[in-house]
Amino acid sequence: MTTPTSPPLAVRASGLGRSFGDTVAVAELDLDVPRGAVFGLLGPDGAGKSTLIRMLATVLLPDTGSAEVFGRSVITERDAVTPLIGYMSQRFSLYPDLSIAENLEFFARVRGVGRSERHRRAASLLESMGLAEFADRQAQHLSGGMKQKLMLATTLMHSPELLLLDEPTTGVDPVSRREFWRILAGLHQDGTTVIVATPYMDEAERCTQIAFIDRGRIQNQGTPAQIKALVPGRLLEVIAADPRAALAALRTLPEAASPHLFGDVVRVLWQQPDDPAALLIPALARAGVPGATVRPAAMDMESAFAFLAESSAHSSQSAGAA
Ligand SMILES: Nc1ncnc2c1ncn2[C@@H]1O[C@H](COP(=O)(O)OP(=O)(O)OP(=O)(O)O)[C@@H](O)[C@H]1O
Repeated sequence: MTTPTSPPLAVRASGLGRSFGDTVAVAELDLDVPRGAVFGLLGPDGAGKSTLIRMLATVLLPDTGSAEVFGRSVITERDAVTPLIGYMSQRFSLYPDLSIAENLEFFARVRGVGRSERHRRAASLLESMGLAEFADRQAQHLSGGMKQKLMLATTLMHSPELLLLDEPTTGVDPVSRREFWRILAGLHQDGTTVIVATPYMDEAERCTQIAFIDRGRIQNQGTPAQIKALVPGRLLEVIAADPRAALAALRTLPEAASPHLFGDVVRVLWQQPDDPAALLIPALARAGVPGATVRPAAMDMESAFAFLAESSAHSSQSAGAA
């Protein structure tokens, strides 16, 4: 029940599960997504993000549990759910020989959008996405970034209240990704709820909430700040003339957790009470990386993700060994 202190939910899933043969893709997952959220799904490849999104999009039936979108069941009320959602799958494709305007027209017709509303909506989306001057260009002649924007526009033609986006910007250049997220920010401001699976940590930072999924389960959930605060210890940057050699050396040091390259420095998590420089600099010199320096860095999502993925993998190994 909704109370004045609990915002109404866009999505509620309870015990939701789906297997493919022996592979458990989503495992009795519980999920609440507040209305108006930009909710990011993060997790390693094969974690179950696409399967979860497909079930919420009513294109895949769960084996167990239930899920509701704005209170309507994705299992027993699919016809009521589909008008409420816009789903952009990883395999979403446009008609290459149709123009931008014709693609919008086609997808809106399929969704049953009336003629005058189709024209009004197409004009407004083309304008807001900076596609108006290309309306007559065939989809096959668009850049990757423009194609993604057009796919999003077709998904929005029937004015869905919930957008389900499965890695919508994978393979798109950074400028187009930023532009795509500017559009999402506008939709968020207008009250649209967005659930987006993303492999990009800068995109995760832009979400109002994120869930870290592994092996079909939500391992952690919260705001980006809350997720970063889960990581114990401090984040350090190691600056060395040869960052790759420094990375290789740091990987052999148990005290330096989750080492990864960040630009031309190596970031590590430091969970020890001792002074990191006193241990790291001599250890790097012994490994053939002399003259390194160490400085503190603000915790970032990339490091938090690396830490959560490693701890999730360790806990599954210990569970398997038990
Ligand atoms: N149609 C299918 N048939 C068989 N196995 C499947 C099918 N769909 C997904 N799986 C398996 O279920 C697991 C979860 O896959 P899913 O695609 O949901 O993960 P994901 O987190 O979206 O990863 P990715 O980003 O790599 O797509 C994987 O082991 C995958 O191989």
